[in-house]
Amino acid sequence: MAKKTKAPPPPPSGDAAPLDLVAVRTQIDGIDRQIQALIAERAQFARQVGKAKGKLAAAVDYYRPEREAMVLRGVVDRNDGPLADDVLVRLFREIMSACLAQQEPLKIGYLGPEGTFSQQAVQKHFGHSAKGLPLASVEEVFDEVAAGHADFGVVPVENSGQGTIQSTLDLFLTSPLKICGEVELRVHQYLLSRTGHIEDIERVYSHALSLAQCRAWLRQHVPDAEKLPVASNAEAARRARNADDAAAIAGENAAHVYGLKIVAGPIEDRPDNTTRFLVIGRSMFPPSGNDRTSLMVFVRNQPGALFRVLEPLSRRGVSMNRIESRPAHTGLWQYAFFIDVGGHVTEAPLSEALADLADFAENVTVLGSYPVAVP
Ligand SMILES: O=C(O)C(=O)C[C@]1(C(=O)O)C=C[C@@H](O)C=C1
Repeated sequence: MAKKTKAPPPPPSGDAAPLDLVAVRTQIDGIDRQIQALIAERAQFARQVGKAKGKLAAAVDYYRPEREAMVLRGVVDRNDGPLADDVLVRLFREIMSACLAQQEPLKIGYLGPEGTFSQQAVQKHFGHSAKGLPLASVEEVFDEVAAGHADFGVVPVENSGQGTIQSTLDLFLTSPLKICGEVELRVHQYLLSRTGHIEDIERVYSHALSLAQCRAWLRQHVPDAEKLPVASNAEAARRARNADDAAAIAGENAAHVYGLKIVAGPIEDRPDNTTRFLVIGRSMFPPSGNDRTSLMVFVRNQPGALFRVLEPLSRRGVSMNRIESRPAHTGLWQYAFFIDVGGHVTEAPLSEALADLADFAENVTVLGSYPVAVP
């Protein structure tokens, strides 16, 4: 696709000439008026699309993740700068979020309390017009979505440095829910405390995964402090708020939410630290043109079983991103394979590979086909 071929527009004034601030601001005011009028017009059209979908039961019925992914990819393809792709994507997500909320805001369950990275993932994917529903555990997120109290849930599944979050994967073994999307979030960790002084710190609270992401930093800077895992980073911040000798590792957000000072940060050992979240819902959506499918495959415990699962995928030219085996809880030494592949379940070659796979596997569950994360 042709991209980034146009030269960026020239700046409003040369380096040497003094900037006519009043004139430039007049230009900006004019552009803002146009942007505002266009956003209003867009919102009217989105409302029309909503009406065309008929009198539906709830906000969730108006939501079209595949269409949103296409819109955002278009934004990235058209971007000639000077703003970065992820900045423009954020702005357009907010516009769509607001357009959708005209019907009724989506309710999104996440591992709370407020200030967690899960909340950041919700806001990144659904925008600020969606209503976040902080819940006590990832299991509760599954339960509330299944019960229809939340439209979707956002749950962490994988960290670039720590690998799979197996407790999340295991919930799919018994859940009827579907994966409707994925969110990748750069995770920056901060050491937060009430006093802001590192020498006061005798205990550091955080989620076990966050403690692991900062292990080397902690060893170097607070070697004698006790490291205490708790249910979430926000819970850690809540505890740090109550004692001068305690600190929390959490996102920068949590400092504002819980009134803590930043002692140090970012302190994650790997600068590319990224967590992948899944969006879970009650139904599947059509293809977006660049999709991923998550499968859960049960096979009899026999020689060559894994090879026979992967062979049809390879033969049909389906790309595989990830495979993970977990105890299936169906019998001793029985395993389920969690496999992420490229493509949508309704489209070839994946649909053909799955037909082949069904001949051999005891059970193949399509956990979901969903748009590949947009930055
Ligand atoms: O295209 C649609 O189906 C719409 O409802 C419009 C729109 C948008 O603002 O672009 C809004 C919400 C949907 O999730 C997808 C797209």
